[in-house]
Amino acid sequence: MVKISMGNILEVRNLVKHFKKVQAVNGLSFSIPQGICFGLLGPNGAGKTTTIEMIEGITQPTSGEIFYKGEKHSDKFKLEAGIQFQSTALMDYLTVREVLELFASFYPKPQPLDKLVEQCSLAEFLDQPAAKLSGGQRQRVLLAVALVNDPEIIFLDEPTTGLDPQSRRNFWALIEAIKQQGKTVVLTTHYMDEAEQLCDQLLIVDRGKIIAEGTPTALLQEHFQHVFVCLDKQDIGPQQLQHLTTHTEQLNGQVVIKTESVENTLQQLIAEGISIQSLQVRNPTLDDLFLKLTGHSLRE
Ligand SMILES: Nc1ncnc2c1ncn2[C@@H]1O[C@H](COP(=O)(O)OP(=O)(O)OP(=O)(O)O)[C@@H](O)[C@H]1O
Repeated sequence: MVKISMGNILEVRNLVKHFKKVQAVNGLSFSIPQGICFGLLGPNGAGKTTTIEMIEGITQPTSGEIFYKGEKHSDKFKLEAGIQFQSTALMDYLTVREVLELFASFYPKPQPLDKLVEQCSLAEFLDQPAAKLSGGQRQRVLLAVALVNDPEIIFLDEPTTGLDPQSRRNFWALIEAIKQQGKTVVLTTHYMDEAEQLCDQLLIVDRGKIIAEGTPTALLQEHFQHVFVCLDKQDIGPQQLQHLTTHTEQLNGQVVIKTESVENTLQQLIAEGISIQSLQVRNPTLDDLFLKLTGHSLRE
């Protein structure tokens, strides 16, 4: 008998998926507490989608176990989970209202249409052909489809990829509202600002294995004791750069100085006669963490 912690809605044990030549997922174990936004992050090909699809029951694991509310192969899961798909072919033929009515007909207790329309801000294009929508509108419809059964746990696989900044922020507000209702959200994303904004806990994977896990704040504290002091490259001559005792690197036209003491660095810069006109000080972000852990940026 496997012991499952009470507060976890989902537990994954030693999950493995091998395709013919590829070991996509290599023994992942993690748990997701009820009511949080859980972020699954990793570079391209890390195994995120494969992991999510095994949990959703779309892909059969090679080995490992998945427990939903403590039960394996739970019948409840199908009724209580909402999945936001990347697209649905039905959208090519139906209006938004028809898409929602069709999906609602699959469940015994669907949410009322008005509630979905309000929740996902669909009123202005409810009777339009779904094929004619903008990217942001389309994502809202796909979110509404995922919410049709009033799910307890909702899976969003890169929901804002390709959206403009304003649509992304609007979408974040919808996800925040879903979290407020106490629902558990499982999110994969390529955007670190999105993870920082929405996720309570992160699991970072690479080559099918966990490379870090924790809250965004704890992960940043664990991996960074320094801040970054940034200057325009043209403000520092090569000689002056050599004289600096702190660790420096050059990135996107900037000299980036890693330091545990901004004060000492400032004193050094001034002593070297370096102009601090362009100086910026910034804290490490999840992007920096990702670069440190995987050797490449998430957006590469
Ligand atoms: N059906 C399949 N057949 C063979 N290999 C597959 C299949 N699906 C995924 N893979 C491989 O498994 C690995 C993990 O893929 P997966 O799509 O899970 O990664 P991901 O982290 O979601 O990547 P991305 O961020 O690019 O979506 C990749 O090497 C991929 O090529």
